[in-house]
Amino acid sequence: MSQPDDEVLGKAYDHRLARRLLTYLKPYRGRVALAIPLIALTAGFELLALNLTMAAIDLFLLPPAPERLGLFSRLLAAGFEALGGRPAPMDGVAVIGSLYLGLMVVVFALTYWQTLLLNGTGQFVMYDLRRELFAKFQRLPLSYYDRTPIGRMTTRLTSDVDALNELFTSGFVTLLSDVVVLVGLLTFLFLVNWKLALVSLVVVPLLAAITAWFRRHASRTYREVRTRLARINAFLQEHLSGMATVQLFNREAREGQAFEAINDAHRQINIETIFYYAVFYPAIGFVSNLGVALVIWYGGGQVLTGTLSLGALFFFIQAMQRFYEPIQDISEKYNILQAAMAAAERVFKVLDEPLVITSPPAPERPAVMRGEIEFRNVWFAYKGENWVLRDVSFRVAPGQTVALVGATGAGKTSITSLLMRFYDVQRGQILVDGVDVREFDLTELRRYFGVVLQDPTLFAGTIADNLRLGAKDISEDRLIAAAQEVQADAFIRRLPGGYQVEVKERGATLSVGQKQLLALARALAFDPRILILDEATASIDSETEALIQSAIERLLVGRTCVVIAHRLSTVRRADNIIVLHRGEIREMGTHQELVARADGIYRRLYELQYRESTPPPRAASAATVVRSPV
Ligand SMILES: Nc1ncnc2c1ncn2[C@@H]1O[C@H](COP(=O)(O)OP(=O)(O)OP(=O)(O)O)[C@@H](O)[C@H]1O
Repeated sequence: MSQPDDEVLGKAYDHRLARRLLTYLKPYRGRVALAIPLIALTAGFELLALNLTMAAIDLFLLPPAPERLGLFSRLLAAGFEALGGRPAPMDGVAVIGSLYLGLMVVVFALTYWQTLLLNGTGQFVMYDLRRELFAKFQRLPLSYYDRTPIGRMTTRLTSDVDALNELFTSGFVTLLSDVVVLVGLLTFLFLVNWKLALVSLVVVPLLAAITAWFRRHASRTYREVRTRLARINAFLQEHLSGMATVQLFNREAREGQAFEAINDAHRQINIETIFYYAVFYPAIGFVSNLGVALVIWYGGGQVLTGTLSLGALFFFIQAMQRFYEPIQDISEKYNILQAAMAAAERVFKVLDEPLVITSPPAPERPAVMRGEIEFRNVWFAYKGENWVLRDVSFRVAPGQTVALVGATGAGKTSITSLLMRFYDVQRGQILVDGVDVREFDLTELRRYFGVVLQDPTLFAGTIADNLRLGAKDISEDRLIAAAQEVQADAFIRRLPGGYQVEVKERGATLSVGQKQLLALARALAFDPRILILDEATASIDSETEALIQSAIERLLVGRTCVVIAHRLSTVRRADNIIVLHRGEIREMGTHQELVARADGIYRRLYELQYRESTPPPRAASAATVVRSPV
């Protein structure tokens, strides 16, 4: 969910951020170095075209006294003389018309080239940024995921990167060419007639005032639009993914009203934005035309008294119109700049996020992979001193099965997460084959584990892809053998397309039991030393239940196994049962040992529930057992 604070816009220009952004252009500096002169050249040629129209009037249509000819017209006239004399007016306008056309063809080619170069660069930079961001996301610890909504991460990768692209392409190009045009025009205007140039600039303070007014309001509403849009996105994300709950609890009308409110807020702010735009553009147009009117009045007078050529007046009028374009542009680009800076700030924040779970510089490696686990006085909290595990110690010998039993929130899942080093312990040590998990190379450590969760994650792709998860060394035969071993093969073959059928929408078309079977087959195909199993608590039909049961049994052979147990059969078979209560180990031993304790927690649990649910235990009732407070 995107948070409103996500959308806070700061400065339109931040030197520190801009410098860091520039480093992304470094690999493409050749392209940018080529594009910049192209942009300047294009703007220069456009100015030249204005001069050509002036020369056409002054040299051929209505020539003024020779001393009133502008610099460019004089240069052009000298050019004609050198080539054998000034042509007749009819030919002259044809020549200038052709020159004009030629110039425009060049402008076309230059614009095409510069667009390819810069927009292409923008795409390269976007690609690099996304790659870097995704790589970072893949390395960030799970604690980051606990506190960051998925929607916000997606925004970093999509719209934030887009905002930066816009800065690199349209923002940068327009800004550069606008600056060249403004400076060029001003120079020409003053060269042609400084008095008229001053008159035409009279309206500039007015323009500046209008622009400042617009910028102030537009950037406020722009920010507000983004915030409210973020609210819509967050609302939609939450409600579309939770539609089943909305429908089940008949909340459609209420949610409809809630959506109406945020949708309306979004509409209102957009209408306010439209108001500012509706005032700004005509106002700028009006004031620039006021400038043109001044030029016509003052310049026209100068033409009549013979102090200004008609060509020069025409040049001024055209220049006026071109002059205000950059001013309009710059106020518009201000938003792009501001949004890009804010996006850069957020993207860099992710990239600078410390990686708290990393491999040590010189990792240790156990001599042999046996699959021994040891927790030594482990204390762990997700946050501060909110202990989720307190002084937990136990040992699992290679090949043994340990069952974790305890009420919901007792800390069972936390134990398995720590084992795979998704989090680091605050005190104590976790050892795998005698080596502290923090001393392992992370890849090596995680290679030890196979995990079967209650609701296994399936990715887009075929069933085979999902079993293999990209591991090329798992052959087709091994894959099928694994599926056969856990008896998933039969149901896979019944699917239209078998192993090649596409898993859609994260496996929504498969039942929970089928997904479990797939997860078991996947675990077996990877042949891990240590298996972590979170038994399903959802109701599964008894046939699938039996299949899963026997699959698990096969999977346990020759492996160390940590089971978050919900079934009596699993608990009974375990070599060791750990009874957790509020993060502490209260009892430990085999089923026989624990039921023998007269007032033990496990015994109470067993007498209350487990016994009733045998044999065979229904997953749902077993779940209720373990999840009720002990
Ligand atoms: N990612 C997390 N961030 C903060 N607190 C967490 C997180 N995961 C679990 N907790 C808290 O840690 C405690 C132990 O949770 P854990 O998931 O280990 O329990 P559990 O025994 O596996 O429960 P269940 O049987 O319901 O899965 C709970 O109080 C829970 O609220």
